[in-house]
Amino acid sequence: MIVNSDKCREIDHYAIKVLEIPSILLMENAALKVLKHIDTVRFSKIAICCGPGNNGADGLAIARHLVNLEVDLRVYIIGDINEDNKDFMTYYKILNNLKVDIRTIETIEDIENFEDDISKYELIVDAIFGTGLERPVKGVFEYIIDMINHSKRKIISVDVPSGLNTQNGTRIGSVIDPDICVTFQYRKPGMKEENFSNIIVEPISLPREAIKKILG
Ligand SMILES: NC(=O)C1=CN([C@@H]2O[C@H](COP(=O)(O)OP(=O)(O)OC[C@H]3O[C@@H](n4cnc5c(N)ncnc54)[C@H](O)[C@@H]3O)[C@@H](O)[C@H]2O)[C@@H](O)CC1
Ligand SMILES: [K+]
Repeated sequence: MIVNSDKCREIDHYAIKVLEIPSILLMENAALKVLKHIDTVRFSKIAICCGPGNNGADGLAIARHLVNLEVDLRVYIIGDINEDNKDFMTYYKILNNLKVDIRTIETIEDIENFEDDISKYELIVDAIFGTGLERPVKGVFEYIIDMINHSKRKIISVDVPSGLNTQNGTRIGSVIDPDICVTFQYRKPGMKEENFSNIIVEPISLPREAIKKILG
């Protein structure tokens, strides 16, 4: 089953608003399903790159679990922190309280350090964009995505390889080329079976009731 980003949003919305499932509960499920595919014995130096939305919040949720493991962890937040995103802010506060190494990437010099810095990590978690990407990435996001792709690090994408347009499956501009992508609940456009063997579909407890209601 392939579900585009408009339908994903409608299903999320129905589950959260009508069935009253707290979105942070879905995020915790999402984080644990990505962690299932991270071997922290093999990869003990991990950098998580978070965008400004719920995909980024998933990345922060993953960080919250990794803090309890023997992992050299750094979190990068790219773009302005949106204080209105309550789930993002919940995780952001927890990670600050736990004194996690969090760096924000806003200016050109932040980007210069980034390329050097990520070469020290073994695994990059791509939580920059998910199904909310609305236009080809530009500026800081484009630089960061290109640097991650050129970093020769192992890359795992959260839900969507950042930069892929999951409304129509197009790959215009820079797109993360991950070793694996753990996508939530169903494949999205641009993730067809035949050309993406590195996609792993993991349910995150979105109820069948919500999926049936929206997809019929
Ligand atoms: N809603 C929910 O309850 C859940 C959402 N989930 C996560 O939420 C993701 C979708 O989150 P969002 O809808 O917040 O969007 P994203 O986190 O994919 O994108 C972040 C924000 O970036 C901005 N943006 C879009 N295109 C851009 C561009 N080209 N350059 C710069 N900024 C751009 C938009 O304002 C967008 O809201 C899913 O992919 C999944 O990872 C999961 O946690 C499952 C539960
Ligand atoms: K992503």
